[in-house]
Amino acid sequence: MNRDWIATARTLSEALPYLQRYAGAVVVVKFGGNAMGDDAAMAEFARDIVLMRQVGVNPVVVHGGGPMINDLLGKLGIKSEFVRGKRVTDKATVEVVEMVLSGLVNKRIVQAINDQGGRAVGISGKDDDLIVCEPDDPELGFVGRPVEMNVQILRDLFGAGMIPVVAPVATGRNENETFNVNGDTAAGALAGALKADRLLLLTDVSGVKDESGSVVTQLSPQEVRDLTARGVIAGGMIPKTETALAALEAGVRAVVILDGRVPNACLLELFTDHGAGSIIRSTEPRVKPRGQ
Ligand SMILES: Nc1ncnc2c1ncn2[C@@H]1O[C@H](COP(=O)(O)OP(=O)(O)O)[C@@H](O)[C@H]1O
Ligand SMILES: CC(=O)N[C@@H](CCC(=O)OP(=O)(O)O)C(=O)O
Repeated sequence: MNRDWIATARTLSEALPYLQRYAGAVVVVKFGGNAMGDDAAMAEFARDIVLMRQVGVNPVVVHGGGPMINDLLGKLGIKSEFVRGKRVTDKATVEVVEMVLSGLVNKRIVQAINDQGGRAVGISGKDDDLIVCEPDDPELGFVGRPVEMNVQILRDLFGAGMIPVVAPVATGRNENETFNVNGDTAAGALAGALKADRLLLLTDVSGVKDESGSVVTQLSPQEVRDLTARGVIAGGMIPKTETALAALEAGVRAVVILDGRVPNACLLELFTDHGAGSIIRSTEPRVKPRGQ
């Protein structure tokens, strides 16, 4: 008998307890711009999401698209800078952000999922007032801090067998306001409002690294705070870990930061003994060994 077939059958068999555990679960997946890669990688990600839905998980994809925003801003000659991992966003920038995120990036993911046989629907935080924001910090301009989440639209989409794909662009309390929301922040806010079973933050590193550059496979909120205070967690990792702590506080069971460029990263994390990346959680007992 071919060894590969035997290994495949064993992997499927090993997945049973996880398939049972996650049936009906809500899993919010943040797909970062740096994790997206080429069309083949996008198709592979889409396939994982469709498989999740097929086995009874309710996935919500919240995407980023920072590098794609940078490209268009560059072509338009608009300068852009980041403060603590968030883009300083003036009026011209927020228009480009909405165009790129709600348009190009959102529809690329929707199409990729549908091409794999899923039923994806692309929305932004503006649709049905899904994410209502207040200004995050005057220094950042039109960057939003989510203050109200109306997640019924997501539940309606789950009920209809659809996969929501959410662009992190939000509305405000006043008429005609548009806010740029960091993708991790948006994903965390939605995961918290849904009390999701898992929040997976897909990025371009294999997890949260310590001073020596090794990935820390399990972290408590206090360990995250210590690494941040020591400056080991920096740049784009700051919104991710801040999001993770806020999401746990809001009732998400666990947050995993993992490398979206690894083939089948989501499946590896959810449905195998192996796990992937760095898991951050408060008190939940360890349910499976975590290797690298
Ligand atoms: N302690 C750390 N561990 C891992 N990555 C870190 C750490 N501190 C800073 N980073 C940086 O954070 C980046 C991930 O954030 P970001 O580029 O915003 O990702 P994404 O576009 O996927 O949201 C990594 O590529 C890495 O350069
Ligand atoms: C406020 C803020 O920084 N918004 C982000 C939104 C996109 C994003 O989060 O993209 P990644 O996940 O690919 O980094 C931005 O303007 O780049």
